[in-house]
Parts: sequence; C-alpha cells; structure tokens
Amino acid sequence: MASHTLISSSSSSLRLTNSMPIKCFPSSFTPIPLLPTKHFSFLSLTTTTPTNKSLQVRSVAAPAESVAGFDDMVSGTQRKYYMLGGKGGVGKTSCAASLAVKFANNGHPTLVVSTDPAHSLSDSFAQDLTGGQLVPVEGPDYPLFALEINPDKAREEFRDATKKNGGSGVKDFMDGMGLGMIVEQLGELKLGELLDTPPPGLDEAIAISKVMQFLESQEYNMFTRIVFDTAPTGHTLRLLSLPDFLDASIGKILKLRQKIASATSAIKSVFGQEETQQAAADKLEKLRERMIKVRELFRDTDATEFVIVTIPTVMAVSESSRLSASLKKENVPVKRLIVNQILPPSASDCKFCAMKRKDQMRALDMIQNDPELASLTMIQAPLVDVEIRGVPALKFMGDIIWK
Ligand SMILES: Nc1ncnc2c1ncn2[C@@H]1O[C@H](COP(=O)(O)OP(=O)(O)OP(=O)(O)O)[C@@H](O)[C@H]1O
Repeated sequence: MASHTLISSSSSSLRLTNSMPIKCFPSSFTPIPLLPTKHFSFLSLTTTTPTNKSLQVRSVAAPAESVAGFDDMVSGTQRKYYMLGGKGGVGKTSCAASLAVKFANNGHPTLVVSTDPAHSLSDSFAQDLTGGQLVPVEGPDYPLFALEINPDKAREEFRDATKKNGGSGVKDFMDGMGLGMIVEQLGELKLGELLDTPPPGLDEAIAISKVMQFLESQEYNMFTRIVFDTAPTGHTLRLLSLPDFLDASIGKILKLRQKIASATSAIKSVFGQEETQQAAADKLEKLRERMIKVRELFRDTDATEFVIVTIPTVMAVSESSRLSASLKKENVPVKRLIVNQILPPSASDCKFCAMKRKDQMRALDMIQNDPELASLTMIQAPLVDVEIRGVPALKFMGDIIWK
C-alpha cells in the first residue's frame, strides 16, 4: 500500500513525487492542466500538512494492493494467450501493452497483437508498429514484438477468396450461363450481404485467424506469451458466434461449388478457369480451418484467458456484466476484471471530484453485487495524471496493475 497511500491533510493541495502541487477542481469546472510526459507518477502520494501529521485514508476506491495473480500468469513456459477486451476507450490497449511489457520483463518472449480495427498500439508504445509485420519493441529485458493486423487488407483477401469461389462472381458467372436458378434455389446463402456489408466482428475474426496462421510458422515459435488487444465489446460478442456463421457460409459455398462443378466443367475448361477455382477453394477451406482454430483458441481453458477491462461507471459496468455473461455462455475462460481509471484517494475533494468519487464507489459497489462480475478477481487500476505512452510509462502502469 505504501506507494499508493494517500495521507490526509487539511491542505487542499496534493503533491506528486516530483513535488508539483496540483489543486482539486474548483466548483466551477476548469480543466486540470496536463503535466509533461516525464512525470508519469500518479496522484497517490502524499499531501503535506502544516503540522506534518499524517493519517491514512481508507477508501473503497483506493487503488488497492490488488493481487492480480501475476505469479500465476507468468509461471510456466508453455504458450499462453491473454485477450483484453471491453467497452471502447476504457483502457484496453494501455492494459494490454502494459501486460506485454511486464511479461517481457519477466522472462517471456512476448508478442502483443492488435486486432482492433482502430489500432492504438503504435500510440501506446509511441512507436510505429503499422504494416502488418512483426515489429520489435525497444526497451524490455526480453524480446517484445508487436503486430498490428490491417483489417481492411485481411478482409479483402477473404472477399477475393469468396468472390472467386461462390460469391457474386459465381452468381454472375452462373447467370451468364443461364444457370442462375441454382444459385437462387440456395437463396439462404446471403453471400452478397456478407461480402458487401461484412458483419461486425468479421475483421477481427479474420485478423485473429491471420495471427493463427503466423503462429504456425517457425519464426513465431519463440513466443511464450501472446497478448491480444481486441476490439470493443460488440465486436467481441459477434466474433464469438462468427466462426460458426462463417463455417456454415463457407461450407455452403463449397457445397454450391461442387453442385455446379459438373454442370459447368466443360465450359470452364474451355475458358481455362478450373485451376483458379480450385486454388480459391483451397484458400477458402484454409480460412475455414483457421476460423475453427480461432473458436477453439477462445475456449481453451488451459492456454487462454479473456480479461475484461472496465471503468467505474454504471454504464461500463453494465456492459461488462453482459460481456462476462456472454463469454461464460460461450465457454470462454474469464477470471479477471480490471477496473481502470479509479480516482486516487484524496482527503480534500473539490465538488467535482467528490461527485465523481461517489459515482465510482456506486459502480464499484455494483460490481461487488453483480452476479456475473462478483466472482471475478477485481484489479483496481488508478487514474494516472498523464497519458500512458512509451515503454517506461507502460512499465510503470504494469507494475501497479499486474501484481
Ligand atoms: N489508468 C489510466 N489513467 C489515465 N489515463 C488512462 C488510463 N488508462 C487509459 N488511459 C488513457 O485513456 C485513453 C484511452 O486508452 P486506451 O487507448 O488504452 O483505451 P482503449 O479501450 O484501448 O480504447 P479504444 O476502444 O478506442 O481502442 C488513452 O489516452 C490512455 O492513455
């Protein structure tokens, strides 16, 4: 508790490690000026009192000696996957990046992957990680690599494969042959919809399957911890049911292909399309296999854990509760819940902070009484006073969260 304990005081001025005084918000709101990045301490330290007397403040919202069970997370050299997910903007990327840094500093060659279509890993590490390739992250003791999967590119590949092999490409082709009726008869195929307005979650499913593909290669053998920074909740929920949906869709495409193969083989051989079609079919089949692997990965209780990240607001907690219920329903292992951005304790809140703290306490209370969330290990992470960017800042944050 030592470094995160606030000592009460009659003074309203808090002091950071570097002795920079900052004031609570006055009742008429004025934004707190941002501190320079080098001061990545957080408002948790000491206040001065005229008498120099100090008194410990106990508060529900105090960033506690949270025991995340990091010893358990770090033990063993068999490969483990950690997927961090939650509502947009709650701090998924910061928590995922700080976990990756912590693993790498504790002996694990680690890979951190972003499958969120709106990547922010590059921003978090303050390094350019774009390009869909492994990029080494400088700073940690053991190798840490990052990978941002380009969802548009991944989707295009999928689109091309399905188009060539049973999407609108085949329909047009069949229409041209006067055989469109067969396609019509398989009306429930709904391929057009799938290709033109891909269901949310498709990007991520393809991105994860792409990672699975990479992980099969020699180059990736070294990684013993893989941390995923996933897309916001809605995508994750759809992603869980997506492999089944795609499995069925792809299955239908391949079936359709077989059905029409005999009718068109003579014509196709004239136009020389047989080989292209076969190559596309193989590609599609591979994609289907990888989707099944994604589904299995999410449900592998020995190797995988989904960590929910939330913030202490009623809305975020409600959403986290729904996410937890859905994950459990789908047999995805969930053990930990990070409650991020908790106000550090203060002995002399301004009106704004006092209100905010009350709200946060209500939300924390809600978690403790929520049938879905109460059983999870709760990790409280403080709201820090600067933006968390770069490896030193992520290490600092990781050392607070992952204990
Ligand atoms: N504990 C914290 N204290 C202060 N700032 C934080 C904290 N956690 C996250 N932030 C800041 O909040 C912003 C959003 O964080 P982050 O990008 O990690 O969230 P996210 O959930 O991944 O967002 P998105 O859903 O948009 O991908 C960033 O500017 C980050 O530095």
